[in-house]
Order: sequence, then C-alpha cells, then structure tokens
Amino acid sequence: MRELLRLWRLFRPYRNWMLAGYAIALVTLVANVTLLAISGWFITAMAVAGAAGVSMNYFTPAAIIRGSAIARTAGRYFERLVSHEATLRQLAGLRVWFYRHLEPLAPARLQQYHSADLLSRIRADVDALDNLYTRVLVPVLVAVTAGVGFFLFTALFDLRLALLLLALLLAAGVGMPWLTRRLGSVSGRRLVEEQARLRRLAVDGTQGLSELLVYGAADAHAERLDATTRTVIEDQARMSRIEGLSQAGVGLSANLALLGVLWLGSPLVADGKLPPPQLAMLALFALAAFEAVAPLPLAFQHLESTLTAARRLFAVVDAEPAVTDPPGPSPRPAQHDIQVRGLRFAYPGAERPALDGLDLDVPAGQRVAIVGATGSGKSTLFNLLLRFWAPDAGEIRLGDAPLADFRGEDLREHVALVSQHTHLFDASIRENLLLAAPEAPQAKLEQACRTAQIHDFIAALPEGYDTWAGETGVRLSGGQARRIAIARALLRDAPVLLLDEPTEGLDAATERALMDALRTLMAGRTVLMITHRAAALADMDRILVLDAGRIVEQGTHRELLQAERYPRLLGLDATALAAASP
Ligand SMILES: Nc1ncnc2c1ncn2[C@@H]1O[C@H](COP(=O)(O)OP(=O)(O)OP(=O)(O)O)[C@@H](O)[C@H]1O
Repeated sequence: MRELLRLWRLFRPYRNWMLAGYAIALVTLVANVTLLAISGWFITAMAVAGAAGVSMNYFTPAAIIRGSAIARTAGRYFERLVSHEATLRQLAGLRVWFYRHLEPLAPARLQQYHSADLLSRIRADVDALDNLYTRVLVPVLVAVTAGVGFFLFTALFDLRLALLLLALLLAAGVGMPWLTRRLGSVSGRRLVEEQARLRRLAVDGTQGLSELLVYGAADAHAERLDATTRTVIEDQARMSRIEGLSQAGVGLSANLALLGVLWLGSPLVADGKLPPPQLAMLALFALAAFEAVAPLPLAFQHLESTLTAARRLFAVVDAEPAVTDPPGPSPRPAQHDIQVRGLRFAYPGAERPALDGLDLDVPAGQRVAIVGATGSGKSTLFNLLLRFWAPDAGEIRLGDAPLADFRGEDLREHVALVSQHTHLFDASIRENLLLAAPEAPQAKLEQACRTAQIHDFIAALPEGYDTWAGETGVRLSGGQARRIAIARALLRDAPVLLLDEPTEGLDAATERALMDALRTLMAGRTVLMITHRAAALADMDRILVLDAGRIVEQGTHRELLQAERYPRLLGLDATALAAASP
C-alpha cells in the first residue's frame, strides 16, 4: 500500500485530468443506466396504456431516452479522449521523473542492472503504472459514487430491493476483486519479473549471437528463452482464466439482481404497491447498474503487476547515488594540476581495496602515463578522477580545489575522457560530434576532425557529416571510432585529459597515425594516459607503475627500463625494450 500512496503523490500534477476523466465516466455510466431503465419503464407503460386504452405523454420519456443515448455515446468518446490524454501525460511525466533519478546513479549504482532490465523498467514498468489510473483509480471512484447513488435511488421505491442490489453489487464489486486479486497475485508478480527476464535474455542473445554460434551455445540459449516464454504464457493464460471467471461472476451477479428484483417486486405489483412499469424500470436498472462494478475485478487482478512494476521503479529511484553534488557552485580553478593524497577506495563488497593509499602529483600541462597489471586499479583511478565514485579516504584536488567541491557536470567541463571503447550513438556523425560541444559550428567540427585525422574519411562518405553512425549506421573501424573520440575531446577543449588505452588493439601503422592526432590533442593539457604501448609511453613526461592500488615505480621511459616491474609489464626483456625505445 505504501507504493500506492507514493504513486498517488506522483500523479498529483495530473489531478485535474483524473477528475475530468472521473466526471465523464460517471456521466456516461448514469446515461447508460438511465437509458435502459427508462426504456424498460417506457415500453411497459406504453403496453399497459395500450391494453387499458388510455393515452399517455410519450414525448418526455422519448426525449430522455434520446438524450441518454446521445450522452452515453458522447461520454464514451470523451472518456476515451480524456483518459488517454491523462494517461499519456502521466507516462511522459513518469518517464522524465524516472530518468532524472537514474542520471545521478550512473554509472556506479547502475552496474548491477542489465541494460535490457533498465530499459524494461523505463518502458514496460512505467507503462504498467498506467493501469493504476485507467483500470484502478477511476473505476473504483466511479463504482463507489455510482453504487451509493444506485442504492439510494432504488431505496426510494423499496428498501428490500435496494438492499438486494447493494448486496449483489458488493459481491461483484468487492468479493470478485478480492478473489481475483488472491488468485492472480502470484502470477501477476511473476509475470512482470519473467517478462523482464525474457527481454534480458532476448537482448543478451541478440548482442552475443556471434559468440553463441561460435561456441555452439545457441540451442541452449534458445532453450532458456523457450522456458521463460513458456512461464510467461502459462501466467498469461492463468490471468486470462481468472479474468474470464471474474467476468462470469459479475455477469452472474447482474442477472441474479435482475431476477431478484423481479422475484421480490412481483408481489409488490400484485399488491398494487408498485406500478408494473416501475418494476420493469427497476429490473433493467439493476441489470445496468453492474456496469459500474464490472471493471473492478480486472483492476484488482492487475493491481499486483502494477505494484510490482512500481516497486521495481522505486527500487532504482531510492538507490543512494555513489556521489552527491555539493550544494554550492563549483570552484573555477585557474590552474589544472592534479594532486592525489592517500587515496583509498574499495568497491562495495570487494575483499581488498582497488586503490590503497595512492599519492600522485601531475603538474598542469604535464603528460603522465600509468601502467600496471590487470586489476591494479588504473581504471578505478580514472573513475574517481571523473567523480563516478567517491573515495573512501584521501583526497583528490584539481587546481587546489577538492574534487568533492565540484558538481559532476561542472567537473566534466574540465576533464575529458577518451577510452578504447567509443560509443557512437544512433545518429549522424555530426550529432555524434556535437555531443561534446552542442553549439559548435560546422567549421569547428571540421577543424577538430582534421586535427583528429578523420575529416578526409568523413568527407569521402556519400552523405559526409550527415552519414548515419551507431549500431544501424556506417561501420567505423576501431581506429576511426577513436579518432571521432579524439575529435570530441578537441571540441570539448577540457584542460585535463584522461586517456584510457587509446591505441590498444590497433596495428602499428594506425597506432602511429593516431599518436600524431593524440599529440595535438595533448598539447598544453594535463594528461593522464593508461597505456602499455611503447610508442605512446616514450612520448610521456613521466610514467607511474601501479600495483595493487599503489604506485610502486615511477620515472621516465628510459629510467624505468632499468626498473624491476616496468619492463615485465611491457612484455619485453630489457634488450628488446631498449631496442624499441627511441
Ligand atoms: N565496477 C566494479 N565493481 C566492483 N569491482 C570492480 C569494479 N571495477 C573494478 N573492480 C575491481 O577493482 C580492482 C581494480 O580494477 P580496475 O578496473 O581499476 O583495474 P585496471 O588496472 O584498470 O584493470 P584492467 O587493466 O584489466 O582494466 C579489480 O580487482 C577489479 O576486479
């Protein structure tokens, strides 16, 4: 129920839309009930008048019938219009709300979620919440108001008839929903989880299709998909059976009400206490009254999946960000040197720290390389420099201001990252470049691409800078993608540059060409570069050797050739390394 309250608060901005939806739904329902009841009364009254040979005013009831029919049709149309408008506004608002909460969690707190799972939450779970408005809130409000009104109206004629109607309305509107909620709760909850799992498996299978085929694991993956699909289908079938049962239950109650009114009312007619047309009216009125409670069993049957979806969203939203922005404005450092003192950091649940008392000074404009075995903490240092995580102890200062005083967004104005994995968005090459500098004119983009030595390639494409990149666009080689990343960093023009293995996996010729572009990028900036490539290392002012989260050796490339670990890390013996060095 806590979730319901939180959702209610989230839906607050759309209160007026909900109110309008409720009012229109109520008017439509009353019009429909009036139509049936007056028709019953009118036909019977006309028959009785005809049999008795007396005349009667048929203009008023005919006008009411026509008016109700028009109100019902128009009401249904506007009800759809308003409820869809309200739902779509709510969904759009909820998506923005969820995304706003997601952003500060990235990347540290989101690493536990599969990307397909997050997508599933932002799409399917947010969609599921729309059930709450269209299927739960409005129908419940309408049913309660109409139920009370119907009881009072029937009581005007006979209390026993009114009590019978009320009892059956309660059976259909409270008893059936209670039953369907009980029967459907396990399946409803499982359905949300299993559908999310299905999406995860489908995305994983598609993204890793080559690996599955190469290792002959495609059949096993298909079997997992099949098994999950079977569970989903079984749950959907169960939910449908429950839905059928509940509809039958409501239908049965409605017909019992009709029969009950006739059965209790006939003696009243015989005794002359109730005119025959009024009995016909009340019988049809009772039948039509069940339209008010008909949506409730379905509403409560799906309530569990709606609440599960809400819980999944709140679980993400409630996560504490790994780093919180300071309240005040960020410092504006005049210098861009980096000082690191006693930096300690362990990932949650890790047995040993990834960084264990690291000290480091990078004067402004200096180029420093970091080498170290896998798992020695190189990427972690970058994660802390970018403020994706906060240190457990120690401090990083940028131009004499603690990094903790910078808002994440402001910090990344000063610090740019080029990594070996360049993500190209499903957009044109121009848009991919504009990501780094949204206002940059075309001339500036071209200049950055020229410096990054990618302009000629882009210009030779049939659509030039408008060529579609990303997953569905033109395929760029690793070297080309990294040049785009270099162009982005040039456009961002940040004074501090973090380079994470920018030439890894490239052939020697491409690496040399990329190093030329990198040299231009590094000029005049404070640079930290993770690399193990001799060609890049020889270019750096200083090299740090990292081991188990500490700096264990440092010096220039030449100096370190004589050291203990450095030559081993580069995979060359001292002689070969000396030959490789300039
Ligand atoms: N996101 C993470 N969550 C938990 N533990 C992590 C995470 N990233 C790294 N680690 C752990 O922290 C330690 C340092 O990892 P880090 O990625 O910084 O090493 P690295 O030197 O960059 O290695 P590589 O060269 O393989 O990228 C390792 O033991 C690693 O398993």
